[in-house]
Amino acid sequence: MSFINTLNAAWIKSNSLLMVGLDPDITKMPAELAGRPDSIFQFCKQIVDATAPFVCGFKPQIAYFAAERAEGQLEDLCAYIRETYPQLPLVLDAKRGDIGATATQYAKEVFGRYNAHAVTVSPYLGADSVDPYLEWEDRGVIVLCRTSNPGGSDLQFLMTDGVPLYLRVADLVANKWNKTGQCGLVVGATFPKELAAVRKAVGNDIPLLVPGIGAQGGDIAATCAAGCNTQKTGMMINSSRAILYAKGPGHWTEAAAAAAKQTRDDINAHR
Ligand SMILES: O=C(O)c1cc(=O)[nH]c(=O)n1[C@@H]1O[C@H](COP(=O)(O)O)[C@@H](O)[C@H]1O
Repeated sequence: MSFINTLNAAWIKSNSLLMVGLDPDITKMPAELAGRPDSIFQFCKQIVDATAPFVCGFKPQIAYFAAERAEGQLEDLCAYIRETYPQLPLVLDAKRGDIGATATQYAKEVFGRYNAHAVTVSPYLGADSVDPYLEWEDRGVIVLCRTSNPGGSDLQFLMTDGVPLYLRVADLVANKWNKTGQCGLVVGATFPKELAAVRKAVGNDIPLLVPGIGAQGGDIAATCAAGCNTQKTGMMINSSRAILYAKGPGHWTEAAAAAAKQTRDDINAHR
């Protein structure tokens, strides 16, 4: 099934817009996993199993694996998620952007090697840098639009003939690049006004990956009001650190599950 069909079904079936981000920081991982050769895989797998009932998908961040020479563990994790939770979209956060010949290799990596449903990419190099991903016709391509970090304003807020650059990106993706119907946009929860502007510009059907709640302080009520479509879905609202390293009285997997459930419920209360 295509990325968009998988995502639409997951929103309904899970009754959740929460995406759990898998950003395994080895300095923050539980002591009980220390010294295991597969500690990164084990940590993420246990988070996945604990939070799966409360999410519409998972988003591993490739840098946390590559920095530890743990791409093999990322491969195992992606295979585990695809096999065990085939109904949940797997978005690989890689934020790639390069000329077409190199992008072809990146696309093979993310969709072939890791078998992700979707990938995050930068729009900076333009249409021909995104085309190789679109050759994988059933896979999603989620383009950075208004990122959650303050420095995103340096370029994304630049006015181009009276239109801010991030809205140009939204328009390009929705109306030109989306040849497969599998494209999405990244808009940070820390910018609800811009999130509303993007939703208005692209209409109902383009899914938005919305990081920035939790550790980055984005407001859930404002995010839901700004980014939902008319079906009260339309967003993968990502939280990573606030769930992975949640504190609680029981085992760390219970704390993560409780944080995921609470976040899902907060989102549902506001959409
Ligand atoms: O593409 C992303 O996922 C992304 C885009 C963006 O604008 N801001 C952003 O924080 N992210 C990612 O979303 C995750 C946010 O993590 P937390 O701040 O811990 O919830 C990290 O993996 C970031 O790399």
